[in-house]
Amino acid sequence: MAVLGASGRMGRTVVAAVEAAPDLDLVAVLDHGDDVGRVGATGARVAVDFTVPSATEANVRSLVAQGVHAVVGTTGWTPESLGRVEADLAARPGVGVLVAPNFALGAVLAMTFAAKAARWFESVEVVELHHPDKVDAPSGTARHTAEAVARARRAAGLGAMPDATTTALDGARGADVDGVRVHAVRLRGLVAHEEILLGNAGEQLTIRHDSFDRVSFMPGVLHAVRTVGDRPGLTVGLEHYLDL
Ligand SMILES: NC(=O)C1=CN([C@@H]2O[C@H](COP(=O)(O)OP(=O)(O)OC[C@H]3O[C@@H](n4cnc5c(N)ncnc54)[C@H](O)[C@@H]3O)[C@@H](O)[C@H]2O)C=CC1
Ligand SMILES: O=C(O)C1=N[C@H](C(=O)O)C[C@H](O)C1
Repeated sequence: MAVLGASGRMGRTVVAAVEAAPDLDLVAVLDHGDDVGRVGATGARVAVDFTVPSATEANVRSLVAQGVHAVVGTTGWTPESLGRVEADLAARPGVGVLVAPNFALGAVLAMTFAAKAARWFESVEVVELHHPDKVDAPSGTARHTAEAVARARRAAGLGAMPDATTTALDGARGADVDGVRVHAVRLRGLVAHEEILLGNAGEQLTIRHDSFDRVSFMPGVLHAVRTVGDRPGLTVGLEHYLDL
């Protein structure tokens, strides 16, 4: 297998996890400036991409063109960029691509629980908290969470959430993701954390997940590496690989 973004925080952790896995063979490590077009020639069947939002789509499309399965943790995907990968995959029927905003099993469960709970609460807001070296906000996980909450609310026939705000400083109410407010905190010392706050009159449910160390993402990454070849086409979200 191959790792793209191998010099980065996640890439280094993935390289160590793959080297420690007796059933996986690391044949290529690439970072900025290396030619992704050579991955197939190294014999890699699967490539993991933890790079940057501006590079990941081109990387994945090149991998698909080479017939290499892709496990993608990089954030910044849009419906349009996912659509282009899906179109490429139509011409490569055996190839699998997983784009997952979070590989930590607890984070995936937290998102799933939040979506399940969402229809029973009048208000839902998402707070994500990360290290200050993160380049994108809100996090891919928070966007994915908010979208799942919004889908669940729509399916239950719920309308807009109560919010009497008429005067606010720019940003004070966070970003609007599909009608769900998402707040991003950047703080030295943090790794990756998320809270989903669900409120009703007289009660609150808080669902919180903390990644204290990047090793938390590795069981999900390795599970995806081992199974992406059995799941052709595009999958968005690790929850689909966990039968959640
Ligand atoms: N899905 C998940 O579970 C997780 C996702 N992430 C996401 O993964 C991405 C990377 O995060 P970090 O490792 O913290 O960032 P980082 O900045 O430490 O690493 C990114 C690496 O990609 C390299 N790079 C840039 N352009 C490249 C290209 N065209 N080809 C190959 N390598 C290239 C950089 O030189 C750098 O070494 C971010 O989008 C982050 O949000 C981070 C943690 C968990
Ligand atoms: O940049 C990070 O660190 C993380 N990025 C992902 C995201 O944007 O959701 C996953 C995790 O939160 C860590």
